[in-house]
Amino acid sequence: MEKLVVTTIVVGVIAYVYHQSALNTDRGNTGFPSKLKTSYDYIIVGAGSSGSVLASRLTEDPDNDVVLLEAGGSDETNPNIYKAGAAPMLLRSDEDWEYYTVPQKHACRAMKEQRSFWPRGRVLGGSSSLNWMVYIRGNRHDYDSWAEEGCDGWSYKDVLPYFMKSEDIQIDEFKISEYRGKDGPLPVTRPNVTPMQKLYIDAGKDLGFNVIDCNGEDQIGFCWMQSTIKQGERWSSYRSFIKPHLARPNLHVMPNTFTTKVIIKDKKAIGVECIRNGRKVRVFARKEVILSAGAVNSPQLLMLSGVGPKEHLKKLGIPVLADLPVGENLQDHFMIPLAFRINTTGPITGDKLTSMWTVKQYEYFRTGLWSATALEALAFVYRDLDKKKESGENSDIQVHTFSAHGLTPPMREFFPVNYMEEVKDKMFTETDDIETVSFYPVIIHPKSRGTIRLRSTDPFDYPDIDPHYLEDEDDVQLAIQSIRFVEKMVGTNTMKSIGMDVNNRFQTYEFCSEHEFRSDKFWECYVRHFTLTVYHPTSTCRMGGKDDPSAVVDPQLRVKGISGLRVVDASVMRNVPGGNTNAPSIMIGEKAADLIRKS
Ligand SMILES: Cc1cc2nc3c(=O)[nH]c(=O)nc-3n(C[C@H](O)[C@H](O)[C@H](O)COP(=O)(O)OP(=O)(O)OC[C@H]3O[C@@H](n4cnc5c(N)ncnc54)[C@H](O)[C@@H]3O)c2cc1C
Repeated sequence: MEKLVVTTIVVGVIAYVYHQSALNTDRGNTGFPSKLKTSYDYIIVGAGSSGSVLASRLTEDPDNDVVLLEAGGSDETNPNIYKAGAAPMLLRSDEDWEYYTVPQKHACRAMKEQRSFWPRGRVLGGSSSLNWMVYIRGNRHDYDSWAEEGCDGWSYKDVLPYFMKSEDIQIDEFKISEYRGKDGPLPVTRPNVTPMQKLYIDAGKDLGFNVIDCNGEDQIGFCWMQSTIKQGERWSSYRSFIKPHLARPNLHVMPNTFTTKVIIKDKKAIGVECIRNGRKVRVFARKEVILSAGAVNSPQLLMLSGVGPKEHLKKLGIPVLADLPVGENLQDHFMIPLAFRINTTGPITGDKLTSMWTVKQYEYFRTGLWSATALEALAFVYRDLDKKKESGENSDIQVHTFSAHGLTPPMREFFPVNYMEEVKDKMFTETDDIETVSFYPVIIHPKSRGTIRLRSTDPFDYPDIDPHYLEDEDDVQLAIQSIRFVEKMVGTNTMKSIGMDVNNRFQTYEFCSEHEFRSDKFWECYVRHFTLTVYHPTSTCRMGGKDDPSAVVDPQLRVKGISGLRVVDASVMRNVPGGNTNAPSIMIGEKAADLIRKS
């Protein structure tokens, strides 16, 4: 007996030491230069998904001298940034800009003042330090249509090498795929934390769909989740691309530096003004100023600097240097939450998350429920639900599956969605003995278009964000169709075997009880109440050809009419791609670095 105890302890210690050495304890040097120089070759504003990649790639060339200015602080202050399963706890943290849209006329009726809550990362890594780490590139047809609409050099064939360049694919079966990259700094893995994951995939098979790599040859079908998580930790763009290179003498990373304006002289960007340590400073660019401040702040900065729609700028008294449709064409994915009761104990619960075993499992081994989010599988389908696979067409609907029992009272404040208190009172009433999972169908090519507008000339004043959710009737019809697809999933033998039933009524359905349950009218009402952002705003500094009146930047990402100024982030996307937007933002950073180095 004594021998057994000793052996167990020895094995335990060896296992612990082995796992600790395998963990990513080296998170890089956090020493940043204390002083800004007067000038650099390139000034990049925003250390988010795109800006981090761009700064990293540009400084591979020792002749390029780059400063990366970031309004937010270190990504090491808040431990929830690295802890993959803690992603929801970052919303409304100090690292979140915490935006709200203006009241929505046609949507968000379950939300206070009909405003949608828009978190964005304000920290090194930007939104890639706050996001849910889903790695999806979008459909090949998205990029082909960008090229067809005048964005030369942005077809799928053109952008695929840049997706691959970033990637360090860690999923064995994809390592030989011609679509996946092996030598990049960004790890992509397949997380699996609950037994539910396999059931979603089985439901897809029941419906006759293929199980595929959603970042591979074809997107239509069901796939296991792919994430920028390694050994239970988040790999933001900053962590992957910048941290290993902080010692480069030609790279200055400047957190807590808030850019207020681009300095433009004789139609040429020559530098930026920013606030650092409470003081206003000016930094000059010998070659270019590059805005990577994201789809909300890049247009804001351009407009503050005199680049934007003439009438809007005039109204605010800002001298117009270039009359461009900055802040127009705002696109965002929206999704509909659909919860279902099940009769197994598979999903994540509050009790499981806080149990000593789960906590220690993560602490020692970076495994278990905290090692990933509850997003475990995805489906991409057509609006015509009977179509299984057809070449030459883009997907219409993406379904995220979420394996968490999220409707108990303790979860009430866990996902800040700006719901009205009376909505929360109805929602968070489930008891622990009833388990739930959720499906979130996403409309991935919405037709409604919104705007970002300045509220004032004060750079600290948040801009007005108006996504115009559900303004286009087709978005509503497609959302209803996406719910019909979820009903089909729920009706599969696999889902029925765990007790799912489309006819189960949730408390939130009472908000639309004037309509016949599950009728089109009922779902339309539900969609207009529970319109959730997927946090994917894009296209507010839209890319396009020379004569395209909707374009702010050309296909080299240069701001039209102003030299020495580019935009490199999600705001340049011609249209929002059919999938999550972090991987495409990283791809944009990769491609921009090549465009700049070759110019
Ligand atoms: C909560 C959440 C969950 C998400 N989940 C996913 C997901 O699972 N998968 C996925 O693919 N996508 C997801 N996304 C979306 C994805 O993360 C973004 O599309 C992507 O990060 C955008 O990259 P970006 O470079 O355009 O902007 P960002 O990454 O937001 O970077 C902009 C940077 O600029 C800085 N900045 C802004 N203004 C200034 C200024 N004036 N001065 C200095 N710095 C400034 C910001 O602080 C920020 O660091 C999510 C986003 C959020 C917010």
